[in-house]
Amino acid sequence: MTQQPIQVIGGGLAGTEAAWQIAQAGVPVILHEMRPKRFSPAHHTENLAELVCSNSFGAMASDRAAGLLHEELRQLGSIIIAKADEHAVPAGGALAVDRGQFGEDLTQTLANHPLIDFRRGEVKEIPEGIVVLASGPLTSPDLSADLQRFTGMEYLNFFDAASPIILGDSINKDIAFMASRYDKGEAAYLNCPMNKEQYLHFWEELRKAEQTELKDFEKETAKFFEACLPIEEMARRGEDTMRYGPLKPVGLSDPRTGERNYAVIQLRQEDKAGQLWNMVGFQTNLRWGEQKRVFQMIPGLEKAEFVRLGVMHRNTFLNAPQLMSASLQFKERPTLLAAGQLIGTEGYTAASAGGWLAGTNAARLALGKEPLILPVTTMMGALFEFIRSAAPKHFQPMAPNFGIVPDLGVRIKSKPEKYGRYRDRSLADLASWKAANLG
Ligand SMILES: Cc1cc2nc3c(=O)[nH]c(=O)nc-3n(C[C@H](O)[C@H](O)[C@H](O)COP(=O)(O)OP(=O)(O)OC[C@H]3O[C@@H](n4cnc5c(N)ncnc54)[C@H](O)[C@@H]3O)c2cc1C
Repeated sequence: MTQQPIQVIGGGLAGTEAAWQIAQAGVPVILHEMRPKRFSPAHHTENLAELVCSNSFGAMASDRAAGLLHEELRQLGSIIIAKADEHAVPAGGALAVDRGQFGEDLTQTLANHPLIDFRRGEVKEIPEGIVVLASGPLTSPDLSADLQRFTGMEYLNFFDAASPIILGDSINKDIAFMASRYDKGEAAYLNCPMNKEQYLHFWEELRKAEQTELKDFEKETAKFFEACLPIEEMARRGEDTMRYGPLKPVGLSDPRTGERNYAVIQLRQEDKAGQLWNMVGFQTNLRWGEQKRVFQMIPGLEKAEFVRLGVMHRNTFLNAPQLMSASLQFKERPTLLAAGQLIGTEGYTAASAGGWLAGTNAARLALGKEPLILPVTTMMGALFEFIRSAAPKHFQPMAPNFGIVPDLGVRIKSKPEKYGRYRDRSLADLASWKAANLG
């Protein structure tokens, strides 16, 4: 029997994972990616699975929410996590990657798979057949309009921002020192220290700095994603807000004095060669000239050369709990599945997890098998169960908050010693679920 290929729309984190899972199940798949013919406002390369902002997938340890999800994805054969492991760069306890190598490797690997037909081009309408929608929070306008027609629903939205990247050679290493907070893992971060006077001056200038104007329709709905606030918005919330956020000095002592500084800005390595450094937590919507002016006030960054400046975007997503089931199929059309941030699962790891489930289920439909739902005790299961049942209550203002850290994750994260048993149970449940469902 010749099998109609499944179509995956969007080669981001979710679509790349979905296409891989479909092909690995022995089913042909067409992967559509509009780049480089058309770029979203946040993407810059032609690569599959481009990381638009930070190069980190979050904490690595499996007693942390993100780390447990990584481990589950590893056990399920996720291509995204396998390649993240392969291209990891030092990040003091976090799973961070060399984004260039990571994206290039995934692009090559998928393009070389005999069952993946990789097509560069925009899809403007939802196709017939078995389809996985994975076009992300910045879905192209035509496809967005078609989705709106199909669902009969307005999109939900929030703002998300990306932080600048700096050339390593332009950072003054007589001032910036290498260390990881609480000496966790290797000394992986460059730390720019500030005394009180420098901090207050920086705080004043940041609040005064000019921002890029939001469009009128955006002003009305300007909600930020609380886990990724622009640095200037944080500065506006109070004198010390940044010192309890990205500029916190705890767990770091300045080798020149042996003392803790008043505030510290951290830079995380971006590439294996250590030539590029990302300003951790410095997502921003300041005008580009203003970013250079204000960020060069940071000790050690006086001569910083910026290879990428920060940007802010309006992210949109569908109201998944109303439209879909926990197998990630649309209730109105079970051959249509969706994953990633298009349905509100914010964050690289969560988007990949959705891609795994949607891809696996799309392949099962093609093979005449029942779609799967994950056990709720696993992090992945908690994530989708949360969307399906608990979400309506939490969904409206800030859907993505639950995507990254569902309830189970919050508990594990806050008290690993007490809730470590959830991790053990999660992994044990996943193993028996795998044996029962995936053979
Ligand atoms: C500005 C910004 C900053 C962010 N910062 C972070 C961060 O620091 N850490 C984090 O974990 N998450 C961050 N996120 C969220 C993260 O980007 C997403 O969770 C993740 O990338 C979502 O994966 P995805 O596959 O759903 O979408 P994407 O990665 O966006 O992939 C969607 C793909 O679909 C393609 N596409 C869109 N429309 C079409 C079409 N019609 N036809 C064909 N192809 C199409 C796009 O080109 C893109 O490649 C950020 C998002 C934004 C916008």
